[in-house]
Amino acid sequence: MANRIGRRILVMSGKGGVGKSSIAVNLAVWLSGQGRRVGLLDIDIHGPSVPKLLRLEGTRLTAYDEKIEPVLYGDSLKVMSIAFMLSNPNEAVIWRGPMKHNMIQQFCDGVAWGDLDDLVVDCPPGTGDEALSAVQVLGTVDGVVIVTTPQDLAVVDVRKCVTFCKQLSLPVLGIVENMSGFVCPHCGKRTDIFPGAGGEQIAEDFRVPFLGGVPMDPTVAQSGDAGKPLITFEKDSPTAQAFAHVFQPLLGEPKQDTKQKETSNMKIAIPLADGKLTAHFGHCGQFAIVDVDPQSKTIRSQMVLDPPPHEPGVLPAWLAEKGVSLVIAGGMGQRAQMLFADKNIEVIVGAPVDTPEALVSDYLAGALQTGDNVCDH
Ligand SMILES: Nc1ncnc2c1ncn2[C@@H]1O[C@H](COP(=O)(O)OP(=O)(O)OP(=O)(O)O)[C@@H](O)[C@H]1O
Repeated sequence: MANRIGRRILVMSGKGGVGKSSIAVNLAVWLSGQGRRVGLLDIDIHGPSVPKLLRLEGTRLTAYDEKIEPVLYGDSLKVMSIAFMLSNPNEAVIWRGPMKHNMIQQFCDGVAWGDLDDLVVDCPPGTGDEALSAVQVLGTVDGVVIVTTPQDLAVVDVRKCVTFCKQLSLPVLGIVENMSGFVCPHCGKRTDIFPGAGGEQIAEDFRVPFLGGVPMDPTVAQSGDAGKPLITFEKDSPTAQAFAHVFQPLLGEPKQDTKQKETSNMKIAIPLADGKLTAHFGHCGQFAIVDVDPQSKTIRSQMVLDPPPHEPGVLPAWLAEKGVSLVIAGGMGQRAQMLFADKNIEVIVGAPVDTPEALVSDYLAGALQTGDNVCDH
């Protein structure tokens, strides 16, 4: 029977040890507790912790009709992890890229998931090959949950995750701030351990939703060690409630980036030569900046500006300053696209040579035709 999977939700983090697996496991168990048919896929090849967190270590896999049967946790949660494939759980996985890709492919396509409402994927930390393989193999990703801790240093890692998602057009469902302050088990007083802007500020800066915080709580680690997710293990505790609060928005339709929700005002920039879009973004003489109302799908005004001298990073900063949130371009190099993503400016490449009015009208009508990224050098 072919797998039919409703939503594929990736749980990512910019670096290791921030509680990504704990969030993924509790999310899957919580969704399952809401009556949904859920699968939990652990592709953290170098540190698969899902079996331990659910006390499923040592489970032997079975196969039927050339498909691997997922392991059942409770009545209905279906689980698959690289750890089930290792004869020795202490074994280090030393595989080259293609082997990892094949393994992830096997997990996604070769597992008899059946009908699922949600597949929660616990990714390896970082934005490297494994995460990329997961996205490629899954085909469709309905949303990404990014887990971080509150300190300033984490901003860099979150930026990488958000940039990764934007480059691959993956909707960011939101940021979770784990280990968000320590609540004293004796007096209940909350102490912030990490100085820094915090997940909420980071989410605002990157214009993605903030899902909420989960405090640093020794029972999270204890429940993990006991193989019982906190969300059911101590379901009335403030920390379990914090988990539920974070997960609640993920129950319905995936949240869109807040940037996409800002619909009352939008500025679109188009690199110009002779009054029309130029394919050579890096050498354009002028920019059209078109102010639109996306709700009524109308152009409010348009101006043409001379950009500052072209240096890496200058144009994204200049356009961000002008309030631009979308660039429609012909060709643009990867590096420039990264720099725009850093400024939360979306880029559409491969647009045809045409006037700004025509391009923006097509964009607003959902009819903008794009081809190849013509000068991706
Ligand atoms: N909110 C929390 N309070 C206390 N301990 C926590 C919390 N969240 C996670 N932990 C503990 O931190 C450790 C790392 O958590 P976890 O394995 O979920 O992180 P990870 O980001 O998936 O790590 P990895 O990089 O290994 O994939 C575990 O021992 C876990 O029990």
